[in-house]
Amino acid sequence: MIVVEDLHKSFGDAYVLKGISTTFEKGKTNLIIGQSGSGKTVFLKSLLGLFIPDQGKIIYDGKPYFDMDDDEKIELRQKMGMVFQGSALFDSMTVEENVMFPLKMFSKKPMDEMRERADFVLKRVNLPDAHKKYPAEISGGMQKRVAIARAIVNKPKYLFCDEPNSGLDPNTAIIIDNLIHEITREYDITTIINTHDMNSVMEIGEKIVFLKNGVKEWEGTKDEIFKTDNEAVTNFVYSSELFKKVRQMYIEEKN
Ligand SMILES: Nc1ncnc2c1ncn2[C@@H]1O[C@H](COP(=O)(O)OP(=O)(O)OP(=O)(O)O)[C@@H](O)[C@H]1O
Repeated sequence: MIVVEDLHKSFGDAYVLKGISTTFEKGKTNLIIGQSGSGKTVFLKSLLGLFIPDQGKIIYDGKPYFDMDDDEKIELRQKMGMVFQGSALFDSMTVEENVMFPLKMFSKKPMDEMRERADFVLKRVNLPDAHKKYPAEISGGMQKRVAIARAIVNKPKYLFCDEPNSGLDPNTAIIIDNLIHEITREYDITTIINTHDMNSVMEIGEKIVFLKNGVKEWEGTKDEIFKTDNEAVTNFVYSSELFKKVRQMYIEEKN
């Protein structure tokens, strides 16, 4: 679980995060949504320890980041998995080498154990036969699966995903969303996903945090987002005619 208390972050005169407080529970897919420039990436990078907040607390399973010594911060970093936008695989490495990379960086396990673990996670993301292929030889959806396998190979407690569906067709995007959701539950991970994809919100939004101009404007579940009267949320989420109709039908069905 990650608890955020009154988080502030500025860059010079640009006041980006203006006192965000929220909780991300483990075993759940937590989504951060909001317009371009609302502060989602700065928030995610702050949770990853890549930006140091000016004020506020981030508490990882009971331990505030600022109370950790250097060794504890290194240990925390090793418990974090990351799926970057566009997969960010190493082109010159095979799929198996990509997945083994964090193990080689952070563990002193013998080679055959590392291979075994890479094999296990590749099977878990339904890629049993791609070990010796290079990223350029597989599809975008498969690359995303490799990125997920690499992110979970070190058994992370926290999984951060930045726009995991960018560049994928809608069907593949839903498969990837569901894979992240299943893995989150199965391994009891605290997963936080930065997304623009409204399908993801409706499919896997167990907790949704809506940012507007660096402030948490709204938070709730995918069911609550259908019912909310918050105008900023409805204008953002239901900007298309299709989503407006879906919302109307949902409300009528529930009444
Ligand atoms: N390193 C930085 N230095 C200065 N300003 C920054 C830095 N990173 C982000 N910002 C500013 O913070 C604001 C929020 O940016 P951020 O990237 O978090 O938005 P976002 O919600 O993730 O947008 P998008 O959906 O387009 O990725 C922007 O005005 C941006 O210019």
